[in-house]
Amino acid sequence: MITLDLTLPDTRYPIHIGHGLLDQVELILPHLPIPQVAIITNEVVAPLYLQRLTQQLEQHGVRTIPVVLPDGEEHKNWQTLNLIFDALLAANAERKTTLIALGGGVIGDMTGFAAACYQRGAPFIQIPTTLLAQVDSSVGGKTAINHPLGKNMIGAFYQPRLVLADMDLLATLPERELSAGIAEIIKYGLLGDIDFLGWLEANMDQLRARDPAALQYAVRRSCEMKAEIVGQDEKEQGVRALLNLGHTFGHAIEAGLGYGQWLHGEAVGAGMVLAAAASQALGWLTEEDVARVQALIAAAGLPVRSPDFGAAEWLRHMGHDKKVESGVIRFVLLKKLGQAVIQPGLPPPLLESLFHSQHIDPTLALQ
Ligand SMILES: NC(=O)c1ccc[n+]([C@@H]2O[C@H](COP(=O)([O-])OP(=O)(O)OC[C@H]3O[C@@H](n4cnc5c(N)ncnc54)[C@H](O)[C@@H]3O)[C@@H](O)[C@H]2O)c1
Ligand SMILES: O=C(O)C(=O)C[C@@H](O)[C@H](O)[C@H](O)COP(=O)(O)O
Ligand SMILES: [Zn+2]
Repeated sequence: MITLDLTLPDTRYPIHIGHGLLDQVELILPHLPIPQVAIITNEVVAPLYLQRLTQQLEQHGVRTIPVVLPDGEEHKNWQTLNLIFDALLAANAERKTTLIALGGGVIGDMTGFAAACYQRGAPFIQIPTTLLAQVDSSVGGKTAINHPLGKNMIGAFYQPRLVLADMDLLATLPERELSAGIAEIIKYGLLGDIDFLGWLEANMDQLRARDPAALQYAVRRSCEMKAEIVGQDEKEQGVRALLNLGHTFGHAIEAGLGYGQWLHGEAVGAGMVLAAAASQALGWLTEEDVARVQALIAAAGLPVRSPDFGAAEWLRHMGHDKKVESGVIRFVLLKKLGQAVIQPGLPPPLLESLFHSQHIDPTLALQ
């Protein structure tokens, strides 16, 4: 097991990465203020892993409240969040009852938000079960639900007390979800580590074949980078915004197509191609650089061309980005491969040509 540490001004917590961790309940017990937890999960993950976790906790005298939610991004909303509160109240959960997120990023984001709100703040633990959640969403304390008009628009910064990433749980993950997780891993290489980008190019086949050593290195390097960035800027006042590479475009794709049509990682993958193309238009990247980005994203099994919304619709969706300041969209672009920067605003003709370029798929036009 590898343990990383995320240190913030008000708290610090361990990120354990390894094999067989779901059965090591002794890693969880010291983080529970009272022997009472609510395990928030969904209809897909519950049959796979809920009983194993519940049994072990109960064997150690911990009372467990299971909360099984509907599965999918389309359920990351107020209605589902309320199901968590309904279940907590019905079971008399207390302020010191720990909420454990057992699932992917959707469960993690909703559980964290519920924990931030329940009795004005209950303890919370992340047990990420997707690659995406292990490399990104379980770390750093961004929690949220979606609004039909914009992704993750309602939420809070609220940190977990522990992240337990058991890589064995990835064995049951569908291939499409594995690729979605690789999108966020590629993001780290592009935004800040050119050597890691090279490693990803050399090891993509092993990653997709779930080679344990390759997966463990990718999860570890991603969490190291995320912990370092979040440690410098918990509330996204500066450098943390770089973790949004590909997301201004990607979130527009998710909301524009309807949540759940494209996976978050798929939208981020295509969004990173658009970010690279915009960087080329500014003279920062070469055509070869953009081709390299596109090839790596394609090699991960991700879409490289975005849907055709037309420039006006793109701008409407991107206008709900959380990085917008005084009406100006702040894009995360690439000064060079391995170095992301914030670019406040882009000339309308540049955006217009981007949204009519080869990086848009006209067969994915909305009716
Ligand atoms: N908070 C953050 O910093 C952050 C970072 C990145 C993404 N996100 C959010 O995370 C979400 C995407 O997360 P995701 O990709 O994990 O999607 P997800 O949570 O929807 O999980 C993907 C699918 O895999 C299933 N699943 C989960 N674990 C499984 C397992 N071990 N075996 C088999 N199936 C399993 C889920 O039930 C679901 O159907 C988005 O809502 C995104 O906005 C948040
Ligand atoms: O942790 C961050 O900061 C990120 O931006 C990570 C992203 O991968 C993640 O999708 C995040 O939820 C997007 O942030 P948002 O503030 O645009 O919702
Ligand atoms: Zn993301």
